Amino acid sequence: MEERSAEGTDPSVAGTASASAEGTVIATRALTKRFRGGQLAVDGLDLTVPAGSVFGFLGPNGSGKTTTIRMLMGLIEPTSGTARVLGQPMPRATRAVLPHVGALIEGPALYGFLSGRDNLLRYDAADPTADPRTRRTRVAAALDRVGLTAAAGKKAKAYSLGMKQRLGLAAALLQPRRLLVLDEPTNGLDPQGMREIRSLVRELASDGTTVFLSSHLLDEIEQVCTHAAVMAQGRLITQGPVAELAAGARGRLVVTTPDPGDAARVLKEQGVADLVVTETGVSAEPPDRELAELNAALVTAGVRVRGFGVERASLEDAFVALTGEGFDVAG
Ligand SMILES: Nc1ncnc2c1ncn2[C@@H]1O[C@H](COP(=O)(O)OP(=O)(O)OP(=O)(O)O)[C@@H](O)[C@H]1O
Repeated sequence: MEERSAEGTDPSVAGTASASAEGTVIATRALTKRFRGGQLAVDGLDLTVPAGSVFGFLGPNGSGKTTTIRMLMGLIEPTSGTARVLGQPMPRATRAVLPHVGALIEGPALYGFLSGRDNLLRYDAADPTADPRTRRTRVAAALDRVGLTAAAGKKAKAYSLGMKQRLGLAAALLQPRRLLVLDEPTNGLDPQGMREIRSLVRELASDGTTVFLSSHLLDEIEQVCTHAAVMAQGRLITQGPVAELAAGARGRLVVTTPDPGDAARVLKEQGVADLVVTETGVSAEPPDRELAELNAALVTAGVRVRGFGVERASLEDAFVALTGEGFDVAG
């Protein structure tokens, strides 16, 4: 007999607003995973994912994203700490919670010899709660949702990687979901495939589904997400609305000039730090002084200034400011 928690693991609970922390879809407290070999993959994680957000879970390879997702989905037990998904404790409430969650983790498991449509029919048939009488309609709607109607009759092995990812998303969307969890959904895709998945994620989110997606690509998070958490070496560095995270960091002073060498020399004389010379100019840490004076010094020294100003900080600037390291985008 399955043990029931005092908090209740009734499937109906996950579908109502009686979730303990209303408005929060994922909440972890001091969530920690140490693997048997001693590797501390996730270290005291406090994550708060607001309902309705597109939440980017950002970190370099090996920073603990997949391990966290596996704990959230009840696939592995935390060493310590707690995780709640849709207000329910995981992994205890896995069976009650997962029907409300669409997940795409480590690429979809597809049968190459079956068509896209037949793959979805199989998926749907494997769901004991899915009514067989409405199966074809459900599958057609999911295919339409991800733009695969025209290719529905093709064998899945003939699909591009992007189409396979979209088919995996269609499988996750056969039932209405309150939460979508996507582990590196654009990994390995070409730019066109990436654009397709990103616009699909935005569309899904506009219907009110909370989307939690992991990525090691900063610009992807900036383009798609409303909120983000940044991980490094198993620890949470920061989390919050993307606009606020980037605003917390200082931007860069950017001087556009055909004389970058001279510009750099003058700026250095003026005490400006962290100079980076490029073909089109110089960037630097913005100094705490009147910028007009700096511009005047450049012009007085004969530097031809085409552009001068402080660029808005990116999430990358925030990451560098918080960790003191560059963001490793390898992989
Ligand atoms: N089953 C395991 N046994 C031992 N160590 C593991 C295991 N799974 C992951 N790790 C280690 O835990 C750390 C975090 O890995 P994890 O896969 O969670 O990172 P990630 O941010 O998802 O990176 P990636 O994008 O490369 O998957 C890594 O150092 C990894 O080697």
